[in-house]
Amino acid sequence: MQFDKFHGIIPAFYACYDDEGNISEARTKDLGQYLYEKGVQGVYVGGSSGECIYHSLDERKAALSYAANHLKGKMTLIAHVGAPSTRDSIALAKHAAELGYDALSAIPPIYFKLPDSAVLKYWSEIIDATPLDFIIYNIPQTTGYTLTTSLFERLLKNDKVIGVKNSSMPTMDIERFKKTGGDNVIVFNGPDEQFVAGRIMGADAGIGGTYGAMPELFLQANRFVQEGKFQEAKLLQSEINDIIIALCSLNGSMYAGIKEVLRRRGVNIGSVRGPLEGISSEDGGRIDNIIVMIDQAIQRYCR
Ligand SMILES: CC(=O)N[C@@H]([C@@H](O)[C@H](O)[C@H](O)CO)[C@@H](O)CC(=O)C(=O)O
Repeated sequence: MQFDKFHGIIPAFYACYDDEGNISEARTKDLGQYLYEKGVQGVYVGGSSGECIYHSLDERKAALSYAANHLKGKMTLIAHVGAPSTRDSIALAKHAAELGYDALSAIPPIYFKLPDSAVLKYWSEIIDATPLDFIIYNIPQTTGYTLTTSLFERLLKNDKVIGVKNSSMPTMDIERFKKTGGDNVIVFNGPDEQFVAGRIMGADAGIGGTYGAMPELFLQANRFVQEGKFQEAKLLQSEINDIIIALCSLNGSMYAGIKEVLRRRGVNIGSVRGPLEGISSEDGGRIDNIIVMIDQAIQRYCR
């Protein structure tokens, strides 16, 4: 495993729709190019921010294909392949392997509350389906399942398991997973609101849903941590949090707000798919303000 290619800032890639709400290759290319020019290390395709939960299997395959068509060779590509059934997850895993993705990742099974034995079998069958490395996705607030350090330890016995993307809120979870896995395991920070804290507690890198709205700020926060400039990192994180809170306070969903920010930056990737709500007319002025907040933070910290 090349550890380095999984370091740095890895935006969770957004679902890119045309004006009719279909997955769009042209708009995937535009978002990919935008993130590439910003200098991110990779993208995490088809996860929560990719609205995977609202896509058919064919749409998910298309989203993985379009991102690979335009970004393969330019940055690290991680495919999220978690789906309601093991069969669909394996189909997505094989598709991602054929496309040349660098690693797979999957949430645990959703909807039914299943025992650890079923979760272990589910992840193991995905891992066995391809030669690719695998990153466990722990996101208890949406899946209802919490990864324990003992199941993590069992999964790590498989050499293809290279780490965990931890989106649970306690930074202590990051510290525990890092302690369990050691230096040969990559822990990704999930909650963007505590990126700096997660990095300090042991996260090697970050995968996040708001990075795409302000890649400059996360790249800079990561640099501050690498350079040991913790005071600057803390102040920047605080400004990032003001922006995330503002995005989460819109009438529309956070993703709709982020997509509007991107549209005003010249990257039109459509809106969101229902039941996620699009932005309202009142949100327009709030988004003007969010853009000012992002630009001011860039001025203050990235010069
Ligand atoms: C619960 C949740 O959605 N967490 C997000 C965060 O990036 C989150 O959007 C951010 O911290 C704002 O709350 C990510 O961990 C999800 C993510 O990376 C993904 O799109 O798969």
